[in-house]
Amino acid sequence: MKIYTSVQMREREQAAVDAGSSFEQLMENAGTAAASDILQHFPVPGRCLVVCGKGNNGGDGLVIARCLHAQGWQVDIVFLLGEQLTELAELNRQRLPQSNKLHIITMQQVSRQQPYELLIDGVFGTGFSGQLSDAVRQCMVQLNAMPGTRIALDMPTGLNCDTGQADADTFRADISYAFAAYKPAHLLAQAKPYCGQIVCLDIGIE
Ligand SMILES: NC(=O)C1=CN([C@@H]2O[C@H](COP(=O)(O)OP(=O)(O)OC[C@H]3O[C@@H](n4cnc5c(N)ncnc54)[C@H](O)[C@@H]3O)[C@@H](O)[C@H]2O)[C@@H](O)CC1
Ligand SMILES: [K+]
Repeated sequence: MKIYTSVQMREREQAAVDAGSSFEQLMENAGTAAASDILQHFPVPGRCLVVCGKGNNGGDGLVIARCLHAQGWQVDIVFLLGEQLTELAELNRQRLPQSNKLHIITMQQVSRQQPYELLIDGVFGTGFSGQLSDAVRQCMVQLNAMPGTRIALDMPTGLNCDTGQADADTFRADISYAFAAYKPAHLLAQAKPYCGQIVCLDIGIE
């Protein structure tokens, strides 16, 4: 079992790029690996909400949004922290299709939608430290109260991947996809209620 801290993840990511991969490819690998596992468990297209932050965790979410849409899912996307994204996340935003089955909405609009089968958290991953802002905390409270299967990308938002320190309103995932390796927090007893089932996915990083 591989366990990498956030710093080790960045080092391993750089090593994969030095060996011939690219940051873009690693994000694509992460998103498509998660989407493929999701589609195995949920083969019938339904409705999915993807909540993205500004970082690469959100970029993974955007790859998944594209993959699920391509398989017939109705996808709603929220940019919780505004639309000034990292370069890679922006690239994947531009790859989203124009479609009446894919909408950019706000969290205020979410409550007015029909229920979602899947709620995907791409707000913060290994880049998170410190405290949740009020806006993110409110969003997590809302998501945690909604019906549907909750899926965390890499880490549930609110959980520090290195220390396991968790905000009381951390996203409560049913499934967490750990990209490339488990992070220290995935293995701590205190983090269990937030991570749900943890699935480690190969994304082309040693
Ligand atoms: N490192 C790797 O090898 C890979 C990373 N990927 C994804 O990228 C994620 C990491 O992406 P990023 O480094 O862009 O970071 P995140 O997307 O986790 O977070 C975004 C940014 O939020 C800011 N932030 C941190 N704490 C905050 C707080 N308390 N309040 C407000 N803002 C805060 C930081 O500036 C951080 O860069 C991983 O979890 C994973 O999902 C994958 O796409 C592919 C491979
Ligand atoms: K997340």
